[in-house]
Amino acid sequence: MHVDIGNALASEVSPGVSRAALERLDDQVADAHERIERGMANAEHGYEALNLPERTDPDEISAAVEPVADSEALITVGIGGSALGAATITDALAAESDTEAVYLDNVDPEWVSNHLEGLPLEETAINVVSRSGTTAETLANFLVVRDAFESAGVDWTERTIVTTGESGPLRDLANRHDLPSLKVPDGVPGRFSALSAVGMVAAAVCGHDLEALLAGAAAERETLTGSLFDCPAYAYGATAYALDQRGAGINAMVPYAESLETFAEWFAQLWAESLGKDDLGQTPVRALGVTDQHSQLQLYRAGPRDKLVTFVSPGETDDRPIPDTDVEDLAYLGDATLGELLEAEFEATEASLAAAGRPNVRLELEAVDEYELGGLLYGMEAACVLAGELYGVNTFEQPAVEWAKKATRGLLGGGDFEEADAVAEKTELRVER
Ligand SMILES: O=P(O)(O)OC[C@H]1O[C@](O)(CO)[C@@H](O)[C@@H]1O
Repeated sequence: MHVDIGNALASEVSPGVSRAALERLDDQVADAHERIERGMANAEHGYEALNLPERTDPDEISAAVEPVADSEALITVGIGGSALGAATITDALAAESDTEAVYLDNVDPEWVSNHLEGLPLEETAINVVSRSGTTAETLANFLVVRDAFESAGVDWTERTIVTTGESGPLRDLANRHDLPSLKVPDGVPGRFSALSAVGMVAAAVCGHDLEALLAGAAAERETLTGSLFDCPAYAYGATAYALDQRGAGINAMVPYAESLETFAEWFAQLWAESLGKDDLGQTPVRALGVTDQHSQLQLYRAGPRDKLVTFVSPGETDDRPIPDTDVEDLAYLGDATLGELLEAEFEATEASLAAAGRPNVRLELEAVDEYELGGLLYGMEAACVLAGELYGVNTFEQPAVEWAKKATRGLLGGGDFEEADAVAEKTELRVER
């Protein structure tokens, strides 16, 4: 991926970061890079994620999915990093696959039922993913999916792949039913695991090129030098951090391609769960170009000066001509294509924010293909690791999510948790119709 931070400079926008400030920050980037390199060399927890391009074995993944490769449909049962990385890849590349990829990463009963009712279960693979193997939503959805297969007379054990840790309920299930299973790599938090079996089993079932994904990630790995001026990932991580330090506490991720909409969701978990600690962190907003020009651009351009807008330019895409029209005011469209309209809107919106002095950064892909996607995923992960070093937070843990899990378990009779008691003590001020 390429990064253009020109519209983040203090000479152009406010809040902005001056070149001099970036040069001073580059000393911290160099120190952070040494820490990152040491962590990678020692396969330390979290930093190990940046070793995945050489750690992940695509042949092992392809072999595990062979019994269900090219299934008509695939249900991935997981949540957070155990679903979003895979969904980013298969949604981005969906046009290249004949497999319908469905992700059950919520326990909304109507939504789950609607998804299951529409699938040809006898031609559907089940991809269950959970690093801990104990995530309530994933286990609940797996039990529902298994029951649906059994009720339809389809042998789920013939169509299920499990990706989980060394131990836990899912590992036990895989062993008990001799299911094809893969291991979540040690030292890789879920939100950093897209380039492991966690994110790539779904891609393999859908027939995507795992080697190209890893090659793109490996190429991005090679750009990790000690300077933000030489490394796109560090340029992005350092600039986003510097802008947050100057008041841009919100980061709107705006890919200009429907195929990258899920990428914005994946980025939101990566950025929020890694950096949101010790009252620090930059709030990710999931958005989509051109669509959100007609919903959020007003706020981005004329609201509080508290946002960075990150544009993702998808590069080369298929195109479609706009037919000629006799509507005089729209005649200019008849000489263009939809792709040219999208590109013009992207450049116009980017310039619109700059003209209003609003910080924005451009991430550029050559195209939305496996190689570029691997580079984008890896680049954002490296950017996040760098930002975590600059913030001085523990990038790789997420202790704040545990309170609600305990409260949920207590509310469902899964044990005595003071968190569940606190739920009953809610202060109310109801305003009823
Ligand atoms: O892969 P698991 O263990 O099911 O966890 C799923 C997700 O839940 C979290 O632990 C947060 O609750 C994320 O960090 C993780 O990606």
